[in-house]
Amino acid sequence: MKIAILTSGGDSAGMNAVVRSVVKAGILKGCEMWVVREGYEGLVRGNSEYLKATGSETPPAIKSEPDTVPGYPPSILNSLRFGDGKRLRDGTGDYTGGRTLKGRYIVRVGWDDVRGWFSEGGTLIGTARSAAFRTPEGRLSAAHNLIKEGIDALVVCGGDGSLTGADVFRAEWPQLVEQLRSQSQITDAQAQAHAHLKIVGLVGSIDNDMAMTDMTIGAPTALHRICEAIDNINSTASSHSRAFVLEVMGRHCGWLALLAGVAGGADFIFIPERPPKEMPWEDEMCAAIQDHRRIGKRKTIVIVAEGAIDSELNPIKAEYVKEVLSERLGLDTRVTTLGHTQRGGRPCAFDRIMPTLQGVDAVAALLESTPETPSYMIGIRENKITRVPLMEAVEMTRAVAKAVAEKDFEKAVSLRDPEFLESFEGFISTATLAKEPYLPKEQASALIYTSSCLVSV
Ligand SMILES: Nc1ncnc2c1ncn2[C@@H]1O[C@H](COP(=O)(O)OP(=O)(O)O)[C@@H](O)[C@H]1O
Ligand SMILES: O=P(O)(O)OC[C@H]1O[C@](O)(COP(=O)(O)O)[C@@H](O)[C@@H]1O
Repeated sequence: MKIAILTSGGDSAGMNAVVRSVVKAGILKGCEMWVVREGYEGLVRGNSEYLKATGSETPPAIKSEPDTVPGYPPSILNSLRFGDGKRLRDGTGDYTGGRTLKGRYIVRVGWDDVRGWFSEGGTLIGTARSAAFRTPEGRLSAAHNLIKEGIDALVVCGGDGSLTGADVFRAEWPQLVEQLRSQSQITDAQAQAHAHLKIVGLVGSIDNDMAMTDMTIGAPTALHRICEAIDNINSTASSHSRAFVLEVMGRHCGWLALLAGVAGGADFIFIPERPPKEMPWEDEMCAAIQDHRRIGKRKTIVIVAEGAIDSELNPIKAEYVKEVLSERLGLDTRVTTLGHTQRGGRPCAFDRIMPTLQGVDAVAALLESTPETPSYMIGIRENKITRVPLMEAVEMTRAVAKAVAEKDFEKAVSLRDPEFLESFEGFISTATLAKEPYLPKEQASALIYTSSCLVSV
């Protein structure tokens, strides 16, 4: 089998571990392994720019290596020795012997090419948001390019958008092949050999916004980064008795903001799935923060997810929250936008282990797949690597966005993993002064006052 892997959408820590794992696992199963550079954009462009520039369809063959190493069958050895370990890594795209990768987006790789990739941040094969792949013409070109290289199977590592794209591509594949055949862009034999596209998805996104998996690749690292940032901010906030409004990523999903609230001890959080119930929400936030200040808290941390909204779907922005805290409560307030520091950098251990295990399973899923089996998304549930139908996971993820758009926030939260609601309740119980149904406000405050020290809630 010839398997190609691409990374798409927003990059995330752990994507390189996926590529490394898929390439190595594939080679050891006797597959020929390829990477597609720059996500779907590379698939759409293929290798025709290279052909135009050099007049050659493929780069000259790589210098042959000795074909015997004790313990390795020659078939594996050939794949192991295919790469030179450098050509994808250096930004110039320099290929062995001065040949260039420029204009070549679909590239065969070997064991050496991905060595040591588990600890590298971002994605070394590049990613993109491709407008062209959203069009039928773009996807036709993508199909043509895959068939030209003889690729049978595709591994896509990306967020919900990328996996939606994968699902669209898979569903359209038979028509695309037929169109290419009827336009004589491919032969009947090619059309027959590529009648089915085997596809598998792995979820690479810091947002942890995909349904039917407990964790997405890159989310744990991003959460660690946010926690470190909160720890750093806590000390300076405490010194000055200031308030800080932290904006964290998450366009449609509040997982990062919520878990950062739990792990970092925020006073108030704003997430898209569960806006403040009271309107105007400014009153609710100010009351909560005033309560905390009243019992002696010197600092205030408010976390705002990038996509936070109120119950009328109006965006809640960090700068506005700052104004409210300054004007209504007189707090000396600063805004910190963590931005792309959350996305880049070295993956934490879990973002090396999980993608490695998922990559191995992705190859197994492709090798076991038949025209009758669905395309799978490899996820993780209760610490076990899982396979779920890609289409179902995509649909369920879309259902959350729909529920939010319809202001059905209970449904939106219920469609997230059970852990989401538990975390929300955990946040309420530990980061805010207990309110009903736990304890009436006065009792809760009294309880805290009677303890020998002031409790930092
Ligand atoms: N409905 C779709 N049809 C075809 N391609 C899509 C679709 N949605 C997303 N894609 C492709 O996936 C890419 C990445 O999606 P995006 O939502 O930007 O990131 P992410 O995968 O991180 O959520 C898009 O730029 C586009 O090429
Ligand atoms: O800077 P970019 O690439 O435009 O992306 C910003 C977005 O990417 C993310 O980090 C990840 O989102 P995706 O998983 O959809 O790519 C979002 O949290 C953020 O809104």
